[in-house]
Amino acid sequence: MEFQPDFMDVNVVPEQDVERLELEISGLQDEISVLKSQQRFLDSKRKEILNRILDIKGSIRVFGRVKPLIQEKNSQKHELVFSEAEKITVTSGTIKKEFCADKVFDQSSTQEDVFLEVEPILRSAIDGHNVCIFAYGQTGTGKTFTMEGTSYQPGIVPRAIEELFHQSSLNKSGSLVFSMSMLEVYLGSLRDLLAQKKCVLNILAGSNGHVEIEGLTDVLIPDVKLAKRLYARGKRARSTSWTNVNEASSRSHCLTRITITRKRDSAKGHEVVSKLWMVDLGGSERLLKTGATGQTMDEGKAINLSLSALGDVIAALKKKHGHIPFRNSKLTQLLSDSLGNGSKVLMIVHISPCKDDIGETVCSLNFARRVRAVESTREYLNSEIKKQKENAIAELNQQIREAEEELQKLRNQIERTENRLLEKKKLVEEQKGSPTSPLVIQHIEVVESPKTTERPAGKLHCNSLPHFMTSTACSRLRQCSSGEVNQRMRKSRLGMVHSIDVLGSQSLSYSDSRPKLKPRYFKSKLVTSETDSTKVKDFHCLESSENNSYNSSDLKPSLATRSRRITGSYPNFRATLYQHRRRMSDLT
Ligand SMILES: Nc1ncnc2c1ncn2[C@@H]1O[C@H](COP(=O)(O)OP(=O)(O)OP(=O)(O)O)[C@@H](O)[C@H]1O
Repeated sequence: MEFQPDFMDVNVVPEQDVERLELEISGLQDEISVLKSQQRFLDSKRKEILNRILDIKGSIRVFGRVKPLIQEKNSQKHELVFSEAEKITVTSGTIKKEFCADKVFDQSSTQEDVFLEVEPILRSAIDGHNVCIFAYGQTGTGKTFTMEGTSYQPGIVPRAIEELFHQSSLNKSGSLVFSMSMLEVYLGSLRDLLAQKKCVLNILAGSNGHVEIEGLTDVLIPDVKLAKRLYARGKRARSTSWTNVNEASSRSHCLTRITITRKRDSAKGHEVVSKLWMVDLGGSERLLKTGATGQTMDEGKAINLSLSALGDVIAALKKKHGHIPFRNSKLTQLLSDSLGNGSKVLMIVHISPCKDDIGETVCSLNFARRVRAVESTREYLNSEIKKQKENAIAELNQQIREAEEELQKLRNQIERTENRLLEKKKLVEEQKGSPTSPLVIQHIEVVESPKTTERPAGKLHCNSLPHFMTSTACSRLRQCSSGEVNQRMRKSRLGMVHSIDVLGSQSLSYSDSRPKLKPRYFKSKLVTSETDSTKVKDFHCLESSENNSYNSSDLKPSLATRSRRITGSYPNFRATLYQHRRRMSDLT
């Protein structure tokens, strides 16, 4: 029977097959570009619907959150505040006051409940709108709890970071880039919370209303881990102090900014940049109650002044006044491009249910009413309008769900097609003889690494072989005598020029020896022996001794495996590999 080593079954495809593959590649590329334009269309439709939902809900919304009665001795106290889905009622003696909010989180609500309502606004930030989320309220009512949370009950900021990266991972084209800054407004001046050294920050406003903060540290955040580490660093740098009301009271407004850059059309290089501000405001407080004196009193005054300026700005925006008093405080100057003009604002007003805090609670709810800029009771009573709004939102939500499902299907289809494209490209590369496949590279290392044993680790030196791998006069003679076998091989492999060149000079003794050259062993030995020539000697001795224990019929399956792995159509490499192997057989 004619001897035909399995490693001759190389996957070399005739030229017309390469052409066919290239045609398929161009077809797949066209398919991907059609799918991507469908994706863009659906995505803009989804954005439009989301924007309509947020417009119906209101681009400035006010939520209420009632702090649970923790460690309160008198459980009667909380009866003063009664909360419903969209209404908070405060009763004190004969006085009864009602306040309406867009949503009320009662004492039993969790961080998840809060985030669920915040999430759509984050999508809006990814879509290119500037977004501000504020936590407002009296000292100790849970603003920091809502924004930061704890490690077991993370708040809005850590959840938002995760959500942004989650959304980015869905968008496999990697067109979303995030960066993070943190600063505080303390006693009317700005302080960079991520800077190593103290530095001066200036607010610069462009003619288009765009705000830049000169000197502010802005760190690119490639992943959730780094973003959370930075956030933790910023939190530690924040100014806090002890007050009568809160052991670690925040004495400033803490602002976390995530800048989202989205490549709208990578071909044209258009970018959409939006800002997501998450602001833990300083506590609104009556200075007497907090026992503030000196510095703490100044801090309290500064906080109250800027809170009042913020209330004025939001109320003016809500009422669509011509003049918006942004310049009245540093806080409002900073946020001037993120409060009006298509921006989305969410204010979470925190209140305490305790009797002792009734004065602050009423003040906070008055603030909420002012920024909502609507006659709460009247709106609440108009259930007809409310119902219409709810129906419209439910319908739009359904449309969003459908668009998102479609988008997911498209994403999967794009991914599948891109994988197919990659496979075809790889095939073409292999057929054309490009040494880019990892397998081929691995073998190049294997063959050449003996040379590296004399050199510093980590360096590969091509085109030179160690002495023991070069042919001897005796082996060259033997090579000639094996000409007959080579001839038969040549006939059986017409058209596969490189393979035949290699195989043509194989001797039978070589092919017997090959199966034991297990790639795994082969590689590990040589990789670990880069600087140790004795190990290389071990290596080829082992090869030689193992050769003796096999006959050619045992070897076929592994030969096939081996041959498939070396058909990387890289002729020089194959010739080199051949020389090396033949020398191995010479040693037996
Ligand atoms: N909803 C809540 N569930 C559980 N614990 C809460 C909640 N709200 C607040 N707390 C707890 O109450 C305490 C005070 O809350 P926090 O520090 O968040 O108040 P604050 O409004 O940020 O105060 P300040 O303005 O002084 O910084 C914290 O120990 C916090 O964990």
